[in-house]
Amino acid sequence: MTISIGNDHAGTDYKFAIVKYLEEQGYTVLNHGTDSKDSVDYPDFVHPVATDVTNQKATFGILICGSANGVAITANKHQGIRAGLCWTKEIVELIRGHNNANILCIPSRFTAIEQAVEMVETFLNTEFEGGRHQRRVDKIPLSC
Ligand SMILES: O=C(CO)[C@H](O)[C@H](O)[C@H](O)COP(=O)(O)O
Repeated sequence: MTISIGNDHAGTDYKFAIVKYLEEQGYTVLNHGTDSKDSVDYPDFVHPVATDVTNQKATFGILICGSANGVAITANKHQGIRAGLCWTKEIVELIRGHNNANILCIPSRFTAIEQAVEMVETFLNTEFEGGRHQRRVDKIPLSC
């Protein structure tokens, strides 16, 4: 399974810890950067990840910035993307189980790095529940 990952300067350390975990678990990782801590603009690192997921080049995406709001707002502009902002394992279980999220957004300035890796593990190991939730997810697309 391929995972696409991107981050701004606030998420670089977290990205490297997550990539290390993913590669240890045998995932193929598409790292779109940034790999430095120099100030950058998060949309530049979100669009490639969202495009990978939309084009099925990656099964899931992971995005990290300071609050995760910027990356989530940007990713959800892409058709077919369901990006969830999570700061606890329980919320991660819900965005996968209820919302069939395909991108996990992590707030680096509001979570511990170990917690971030645990959220990634939960994200990748929680199945979508379907049923009533599928009916709701099907109503999300706004044709405009
Ligand atoms: O988009 C954001 C705010 O919701 C992210 O948290 C960014 O990482 C943050 O805005 C970056 O702030 P900085 O002062 O330029 O480091």
